This record gives sequence, structure tokens and C-alpha cells, in this order.
Amino acid sequence: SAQTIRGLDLPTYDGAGLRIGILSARWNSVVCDSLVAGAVEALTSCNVTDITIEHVAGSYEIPQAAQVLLDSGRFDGIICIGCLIKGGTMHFEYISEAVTQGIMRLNLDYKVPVIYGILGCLNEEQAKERAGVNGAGHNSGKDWGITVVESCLLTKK
Ligand SMILES: O=c1[nH]c(NC[C@H](O)[C@H](O)[C@H](O)CO)c([N+](=O)[O-])c(=O)[nH]1
Repeated sequence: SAQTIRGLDLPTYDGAGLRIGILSARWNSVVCDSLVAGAVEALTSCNVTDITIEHVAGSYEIPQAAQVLLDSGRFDGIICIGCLIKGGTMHFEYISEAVTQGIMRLNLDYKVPVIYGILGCLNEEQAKERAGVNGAGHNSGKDWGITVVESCLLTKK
């Protein structure tokens, strides 16, 4: 069978002493809670113990809340977690684009890793597969936990 080449090899890094914030939307919480758990599991595997978890209502609220965390100066990196599921309107497109641009801007303005963990899904099945809900598929939260440590270590070089 064709070996898939997609995905991220998950090395582990020593993230001891890093202060990591996880900012999660409550919309589609079954998915987001699973992603948060995956991120925490990955961070723990990298010896990160200083983990702060905050919640906002929806993905649209994430960039502003992430900016508040960044302005506190208390974090070396942030993982933004949300799940957008396409509905019957254009809401999905508008929120997704705004949140994506907002998170990228924070990375560049603050020079702090702000990891993009906003799932953009066309249906619930896609969301569950990418969040490892009920053990199905792969939990992308694990990727993001490793990614924030790697980016923090690079930033601190
Ligand atoms: O995080 C999400 N927020 C959603 N909407 C709420 C939005 O993020 C804001 O909370 C709301 O618009 C108030 O600002 C979603 N949908 O509308 O479908 C969604 O799928 N996911």
C-alpha cells in the first residue's frame, strides 16, 4: 500500500522549565477536550510541568485571549485549540480566516510560538478522527504539544 508521507515525526525534547499556555474554545468541547488532553500528554512527555489551561467560548475569541496571555509575559509558548465544523452558512469561512490571520499575526508580532490548533472540519467525523475522540484516528493535540516545545527551544537559542 502507498506509504503515507503526511504527518509529523514526534521526537521528544527536553522542555523542562518552559511555561506553556493552552487556550481552548468550548465550542465542540468533546473534540477540544480530547485535543487538550493530547497536548498535555505530549508536553508531559517533554518534561513540561508549568502548563496553564484557559477556556473561551469559541474559536473567534481565541486570538484576543491569546494576546492577553502574551501580554502577561508569563508564557514561553501558547497552544490555541478550537474546532470549526462547517455548518449551513458562511460563518465557518469567516471565523476560520479571521482566527488564522489573528494567530499568525501574534506569532510575528510577539516573536513567541503561538501554535495553530484550530481544526477546520467539513463534518463531525473529520473532527473526531483528528482529535482521537474515542481512540479513533490520530490526536493532533499531541503534535501541537511537541511543536510548541520545539519552537520554544528554537526561539530561546
Ligand atoms: O469554535 C467554534 N465557534 C463557532 N462559532 C462561535 C464563534 O467562534 C464565536 O464564539 C461567536 O461568533 C461569538 O463571537 C462555530 N460555529 O459557529 O460553527 C464553530 O464551529 N466552532
